[in-house]
Order: sequence, then structure tokens, then C-alpha cells
Amino acid sequence: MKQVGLYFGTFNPIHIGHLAIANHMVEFSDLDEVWFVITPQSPFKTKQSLLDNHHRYQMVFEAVKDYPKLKPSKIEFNLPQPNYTIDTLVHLGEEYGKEHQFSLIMGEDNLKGFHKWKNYEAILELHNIYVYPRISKGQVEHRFANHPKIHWVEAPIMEISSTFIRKAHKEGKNIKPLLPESVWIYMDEMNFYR
Ligand SMILES: Nc1ncnc2c1ncn2[C@@H]1O[C@H](COP(=O)(O)OP(=O)(O)OP(=O)(O)O)[C@@H](O)[C@H]1O
Ligand SMILES: O=C(O)c1ccc[n+]([C@@H]2O[C@H](COP(=O)([O-])O)[C@@H](O)[C@H]2O)c1
Repeated sequence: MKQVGLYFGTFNPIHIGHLAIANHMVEFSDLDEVWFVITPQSPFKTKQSLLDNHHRYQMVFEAVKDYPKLKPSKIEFNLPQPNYTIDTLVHLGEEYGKEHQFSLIMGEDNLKGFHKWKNYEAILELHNIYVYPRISKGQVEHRFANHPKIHWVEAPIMEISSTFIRKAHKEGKNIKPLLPESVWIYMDEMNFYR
């Protein structure tokens, strides 16, 4: 059984914070691969300034092409929106359940709101969650902090966001160091977020 960590996000665009976490997880946990699942429509987000799915996919593809253990995934592109993670996990289980065991990769900030996710109990029953530290307000619920299925991984903290990158780029600031070079080239050539 291959151990696959799923890193869900809008990746609008993917940045070095995302890449550093995925790489850290695959190098320092028992995961064999990490798949970036590009979400067409996150349940708690508006579609504001959201690039088309295939452009966000292409940027993830560019970011991971030199990392054999990291993969982009289009699995949610043909699933109903908004994209609830439980539905995607069921779908992945049907498609790859015999070869792969799926876990989730999640920031501490998302874990704080995890009790609001659709069928979160079912997710936890069937999957492990690898949590990395994030600077954020609020407390992780006690039942999650000590849950046997939740594994804490001391990954490095890089507090940048896609929102910051989009805004700064629009203002003409140089944000090149915050993106893998191939992502920067694609974004610039395509005139995104101007
Ligand atoms: N710098 C970072 N370090 C670690 N995790 C991050 C970082 N930025 C975002 N994440 C997390 O990675 C996942 C995917 O990121 P996503 O693209 O959805 O968010 P984002 O970068 O915060 O984007 P936006 O600013 O557009 O909301 C989310 O769970 C998000 O919380
Ligand atoms: O399934 C849910 O109820 C659910 C609720 C909120 C977020 N998610 C997933 O978590 C991912 C990161 O969420 P966000 O809002 O921090 O970008 C998002 O892409 C979704 O796949 C899932």
C-alpha cells in the first residue's frame, strides 16, 4: 500500500509556503507521496479573483515537476461544487482504494475549524491527518489535540499567502522569491492577477 498525503487547496497561485510543507511532509513523515488536490470551489471561500481550474493546475504542475514524490491532482474537477473533502475521499477510495492509503495534510489553522467540515467524524474514522504548525488565533479543540489519528509534524513556518501574492503583484511589487521560478514565469507570461 502506498501512503499518499492529500494537500487540498485553491492554489491561486501555489507558492513556496505550500511547496515547503508538501516537501517536508514527504521527506519527514511516513508518506510516500503528496498529491496537491486543486479545489475548484472551497466550501468556505468565495470565487473572487479565482483563476480557471486548469491554470491553477498548470501552476501546480510547474511547481512540482522536479519533485517525483509530489503530484498535482485534478480529481475534484468533475465532482459537484462546492467541493467537500469527504466526497472527494470517497471518490478516491473507489478509484485507488486497493493501491493507496490516503491521509490529509492540514495546517493547525484549518484544524481549529475542522469541526465545521462536512462529516468530519467520518473523515477522522477512516483517515489519518498530518498537521503542521501555523500562526493563527484560537485553540485546537482538546479532542483533536490528542486524537490518535492526528499526527503533529514540526514543519517550518512560512507565513505567506496567495492573497498577499496576488495583491502585491497587482501593485507592481516584485514577488518573485515567493514563487517557484517556473510558476513565476507562467504567471507573468499569462498576465495573471494584473
Ligand atoms: N504559507 C503557508 N504555509 C503553510 N500552509 C499554508 C500557507 N499558505 C496557505 N496554506 C494552507 O495551504 C492550504 C492550501 O492553500 P490555499 O491556496 O487554499 O490558501 P492560501 O494560500 O491561504 O490562499 P488565499 O490567500 O487565496 O486564501 C490551505 O489549507 C492553507 O491554509
Ligand atoms: O469538506 C469540507 O467541509 C471543507 C471545508 C473547508 C475546507 N475544505 C478543504 O480544505 C481546503 C483548504 O481550505 P481553505 O478554505 O483554507 O482554502 C479546501 O481546498 C477544501 O478542499 C473542506
